[in-house]
Amino acid sequence: MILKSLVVNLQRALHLVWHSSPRWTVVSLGLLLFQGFLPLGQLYLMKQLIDTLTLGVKSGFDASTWQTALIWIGGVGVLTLASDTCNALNNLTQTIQTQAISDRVHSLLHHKSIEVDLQFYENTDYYNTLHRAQEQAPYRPQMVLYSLLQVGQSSLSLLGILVLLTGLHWLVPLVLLLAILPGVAIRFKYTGKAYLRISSWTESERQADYLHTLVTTEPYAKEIRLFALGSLFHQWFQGLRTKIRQEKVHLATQQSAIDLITNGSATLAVCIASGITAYQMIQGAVTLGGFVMYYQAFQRGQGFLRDLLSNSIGLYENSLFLQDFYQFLDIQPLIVAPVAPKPLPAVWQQGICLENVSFNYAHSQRSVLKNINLKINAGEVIAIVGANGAGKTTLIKLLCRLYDPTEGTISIDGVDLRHYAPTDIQRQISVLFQDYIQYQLTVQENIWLGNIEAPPSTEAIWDAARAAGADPTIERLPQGLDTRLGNWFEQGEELSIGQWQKIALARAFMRDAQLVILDEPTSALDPQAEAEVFDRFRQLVRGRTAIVISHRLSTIKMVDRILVLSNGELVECGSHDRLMEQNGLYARLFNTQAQHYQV
Ligand SMILES: Nc1ncnc2c1ncn2[C@@H]1O[C@H](COP(=O)(O)OP(=O)(O)OP(=O)(O)O)[C@@H](O)[C@H]1O
Repeated sequence: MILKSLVVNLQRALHLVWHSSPRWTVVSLGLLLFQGFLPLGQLYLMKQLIDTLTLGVKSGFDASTWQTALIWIGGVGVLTLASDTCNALNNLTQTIQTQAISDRVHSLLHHKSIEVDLQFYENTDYYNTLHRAQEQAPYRPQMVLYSLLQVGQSSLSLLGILVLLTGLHWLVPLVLLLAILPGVAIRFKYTGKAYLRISSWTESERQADYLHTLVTTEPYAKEIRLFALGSLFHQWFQGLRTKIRQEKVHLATQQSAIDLITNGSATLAVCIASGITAYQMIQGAVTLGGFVMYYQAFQRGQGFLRDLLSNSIGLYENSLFLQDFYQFLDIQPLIVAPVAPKPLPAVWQQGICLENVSFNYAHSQRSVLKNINLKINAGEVIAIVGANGAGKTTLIKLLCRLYDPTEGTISIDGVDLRHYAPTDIQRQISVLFQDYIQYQLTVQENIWLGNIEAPPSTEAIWDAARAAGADPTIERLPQGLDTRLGNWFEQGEELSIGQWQKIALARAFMRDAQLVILDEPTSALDPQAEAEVFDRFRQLVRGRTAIVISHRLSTIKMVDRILVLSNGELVECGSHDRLMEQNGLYARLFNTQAQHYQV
């Protein structure tokens, strides 16, 4: 089982490496083969050189011996130069591959993050997996390739050396091989345990990252200063980091002890092999050149064994850490287009219908929406009101098909939303959420993002800006539409919250959608601006279906129908006048607000 997942993970890692930079992967492989045989050639040339010199010493100087010695010296030099060149090329190849792989990993992570359902973002496991994937994936695949190449290279070199050593005594290569077995077993076991330990810190690491963000970024700076929270958060951060550091030190200590055992056993094997060579030499079976060659062969053999061992463990370790990355990539979105999606009508005739719709968020047993039955006619303008947490935004999220109802159905023109492609539905909806985004981009981009399928026409952008009442704000900016907003980047202009909201509202007006949804669109606007937006609202959404959520009841009197939600239930529904006559929850809320305005 472990072996199977190891093989699968390695295959996927190699696939990733190959697709990130095929040419450089080929270069790496070529270098591997070449470098694998280099040590053997170097040893052979060294032996020939020493034997030639020994002969020269014995027989006195002669020109041909000198020439031969020069040839061997030249050969050693050429191979050493080749080895240096390979090392330099290896470094270059690795740098290029690392960059290419890192870019590809980010692109895969981004694609998956965009593809997954919203509900994954509400899940701690998702963030833990994403955190580990982000931490490990940019460099692990490259390490897999590197470890694999090193394993290949060390094996080739070791094989050559073992063949060479067989010439000395058949026991020697056997001793060398047996010596690594205990180390391999211990390291494999330890690596699996270490992975589990490291994975268990993820939550703490994320908490520490969160505290770091609180202390170092602008959105939190005001409150952190005014409530003097900086030192407290720093202390909490330190506490978490200290715990993680202690764990890391503990792991590193264990790792060093294990390294000592494995390297010790390899050194013992080399000592035994050296003893055998010395014995052979005293018996005259090995020349001086031969002794030097074998001695160096042991030393290098020991190095190759160490490399082989550490890289084999490295492969296993990398495959374990890549599991998280693959686990993340394997997440399957639940809200997907059906095999043969129905075409969404370009102009809705019947509108939206909710039948017995109930909903609870994943990981929560609580029903946020309870048995909602509702028909919203095409072209109707609806307002949803209700206390905080009543379920208003959740209802909107269901209409946008960011979630599917737990029970019941939602349909557009008589067809269940699940039979349309989600992208088709979302293309026909223009929505401004309460927690809209303040893009640190130019004004033009901020507004154009509401409809990127159309070219960024200045005229359309100004129209949207005027509709949202954002035009005076833009006119006052130094570069007008080209002004960058926010202060994260150079020459950015920060706006007030209300001004940001107007820009976001303009973005929502960019799209010529069938359904316009505004979730508290004017919560930060001054009364004048709010009144203007609502005065124009009917004209803006002309011929389209519109839903507006607002806590300021006086502003939504003009809608066709008002829905009142209470604890996830639709408790009242009708025009302002009718609901006032009914004298129920809506009338109570309205009168309470109205009282505050009376002097
Ligand atoms: N992502 C979520 N995961 C779990 N529960 C959620 C999530 N979002 C909202 N809830 C819960 O669902 C309930 C309804 O939330 P919702 O945002 O729909 O209320 P709302 O009526 O829009 O409130 P408000 O007026 O404060 O914006 C709340 O009790 C909230 O705790």
